[in-house]
Amino acid sequence: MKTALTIAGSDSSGGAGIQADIKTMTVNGVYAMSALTALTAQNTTGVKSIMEVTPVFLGDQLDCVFTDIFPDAVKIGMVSSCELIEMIAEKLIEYQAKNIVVDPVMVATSGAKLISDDAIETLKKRLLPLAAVLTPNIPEAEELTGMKITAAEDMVAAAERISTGFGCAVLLKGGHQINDANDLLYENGKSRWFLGKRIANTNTHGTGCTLSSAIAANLAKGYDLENAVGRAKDYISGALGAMLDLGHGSGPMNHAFDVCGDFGREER
Ligand SMILES: Nc1ncnc2c1ncn2[C@@H]1O[C@H](COP(=O)(O)OP(=O)(O)OP(=O)(O)O)[C@@H](O)[C@H]1O
Ligand SMILES: Cc1ncc(COP(=O)(O)O)c(N)n1
Repeated sequence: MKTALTIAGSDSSGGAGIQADIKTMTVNGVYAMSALTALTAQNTTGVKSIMEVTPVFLGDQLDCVFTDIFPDAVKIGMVSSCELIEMIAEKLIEYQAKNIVVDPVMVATSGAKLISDDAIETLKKRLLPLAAVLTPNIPEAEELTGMKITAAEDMVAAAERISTGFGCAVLLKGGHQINDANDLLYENGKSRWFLGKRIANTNTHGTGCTLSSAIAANLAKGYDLENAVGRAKDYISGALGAMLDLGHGSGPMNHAFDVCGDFGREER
């Protein structure tokens, strides 16, 4: 069985972070492992508090995983401090990790800041250059480029700038657009759109975590990046379209929407 590792924070309400990642990887047919960067006390309405793990403890988790069950892909989500980012970069290089998907999580859907300002700089310097693909949303791409993104042409220009600047492919997510949910993949100087109809569902807690984990699962299974993204886009659209409605705020998606479908079955 193929394996994937998520390096991310825990979401007590189960909609985002490690919990979303493990559900996604499992449903997409890979064995999921986790290294926690932080515990968050949060629900669908907001983040109450955050407790970071120590860099040494994060390093221990990564040693335990990499020396025993080597992951076929690695997804990185919420990492809030410079020290934790440094530790992750060090270990990914030491173990020559492959198929690294970086979701540069900065602000939760509920508005809570999930990374410190100085950590954004460390993320750019140490982690982004290790990524096979980076999956920013529009505000994150604006932060990474200093550009304002208001139209499809801006998305292409921003993705090109990020890809050239950090030497990785970029999937610029369009969930924050007004009319549609079109994502742009920029890889080796070429762009390709993955078109999505906007689903009238305000329960979007964890969409970014889910999409990046599905991409990691597909890369672990051996799909090339375009196919990994295409399958992940179908998966997120299905999970969102299942219209689960839990909690008092922006609720989670239904990861089990496809239990009778084919996202993971053929590889199990
Ligand atoms: N209402 C929607 N209808 C259809 N697809 C959507 C919708 N909202 C988001 N998506 C899709 O979900 C994926 C995640 O995109 P989004 O831009 O929301 O990321 P994000 O902001 O990082 O997510 P998060 O909510 O976890 O912060 C993308 O494929 C995007 O197109
Ligand atoms: C632990 C953790 N990781 C990531 C997110 C971002 O997800 P979202 O933007 O959907 O709230 C989150 N809220 N919590």
